[in-house]
Amino acid sequence: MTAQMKLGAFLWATGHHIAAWRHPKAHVTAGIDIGHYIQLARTAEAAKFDMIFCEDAAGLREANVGIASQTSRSIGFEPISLLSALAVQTGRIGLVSTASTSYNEPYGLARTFLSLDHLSGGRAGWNLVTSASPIEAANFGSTGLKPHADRYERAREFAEVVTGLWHGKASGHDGQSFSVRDPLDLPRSPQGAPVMVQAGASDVGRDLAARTADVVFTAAQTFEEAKAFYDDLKGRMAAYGREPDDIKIMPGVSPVVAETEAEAREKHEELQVLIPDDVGVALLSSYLSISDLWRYPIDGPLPELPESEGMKSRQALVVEQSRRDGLSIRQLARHFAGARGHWRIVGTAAQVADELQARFEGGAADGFNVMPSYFPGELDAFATLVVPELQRRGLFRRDYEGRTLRDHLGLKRPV
Ligand SMILES: Cc1cc2nc3c(=O)[nH]c(=O)nc-3n(C[C@H](O)[C@H](O)[C@H](O)COP(=O)(O)O)c2cc1C
Repeated sequence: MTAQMKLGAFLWATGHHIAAWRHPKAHVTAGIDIGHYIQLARTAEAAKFDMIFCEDAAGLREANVGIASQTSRSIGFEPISLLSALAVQTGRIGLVSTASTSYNEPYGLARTFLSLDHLSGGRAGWNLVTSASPIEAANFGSTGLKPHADRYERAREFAEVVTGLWHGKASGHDGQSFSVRDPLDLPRSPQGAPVMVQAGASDVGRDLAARTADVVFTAAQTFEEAKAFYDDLKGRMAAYGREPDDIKIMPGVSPVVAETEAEAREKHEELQVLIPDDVGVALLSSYLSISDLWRYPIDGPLPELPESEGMKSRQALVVEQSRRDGLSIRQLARHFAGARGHWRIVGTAAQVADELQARFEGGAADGFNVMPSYFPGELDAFATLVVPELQRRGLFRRDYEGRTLRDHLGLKRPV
């Protein structure tokens, strides 16, 4: 049998395009409409996606981006509560939520995810993030973001404690940042342990993933970037006694798909013209960790920047693209605002499938985290146009092979 790719459905309120909330078909209060999420979850499950994926930040997203976009984009359910509701509305699809190691304690987090895992019959996953926004820090009694290295050191110990608890370790943990005496008040997970996802791409982020992750979510614009990341990460695993196949690398992709290429281009342009320049520049500033980008001429090049203490990997991606394509601030802002730094494909189902197939078979991805531009329209388009095309090519399942998220992803059950 041909190897098959893994697919995540990354859900987010009105959609992943920064101007999705301004689209004529937008459902502006989608973020707090459980009916909306149930519909999306059912669409993704009917299309046999491996998992639903939710991002998170304990604070307002992109605070400078303008109040209107904040309210429609960042007001929404806390994701683990949302996934608990979706667990009883679905039967097979995996349920992955982001949660931060900087603003939680391992005992509580291990317990919450193991609980979601039990109530969904072994379908839960935790996307470990270290958080990179000073806005969240201010909500947790801190005046600023802790240094990148410190956040990752805490994350390493945090992950160790959580996996220890999931594996039923009874002995206490007394470490640098955490002290935990008892095991959890829950039995072992139906899938051995919830799935560990990781989304940090700096050197130390990749090491943490190589050591602990089952799935890695990442952002790459070009085939070469995706391939380099893939080879580097898989190459780091042997040092931790792991096989390359023990991690599934799933870059984000934001397709705009239609019956004809012209129609897809039209749909894409319809969204692009809705991005106000100040919103695009504010989002770009947050990726670059620079507060005064607006001072520079918008049609000029990026200024020289100090290295970020926030998202090092996203800053590098933007700088690399600006050098490679000689883009102005306005062009970069529009480019990155569209898919929030992720890969975009605009075209027919066959064209989208060609691109995904090339990265999958070229050894640059084990699957993709699909980030529809707006909901429900673009998830529906992917499910009805692209998924059948991938199935015809033997590149994606026609039905679930097992019951747990580990089964779907083809991951070993931890002993
Ligand atoms: C693809 C991707 C997705 C991420 N998703 C989130 C998220 O949902 N919430 C969050 O707080 N941080 C998120 N992060 C931030 C990371 O956890 C991390 O704090 C940040 O990327 C800095 O680490 P790095 O330099 O290793 O990438 C994400 C990072 C990447 C690369």
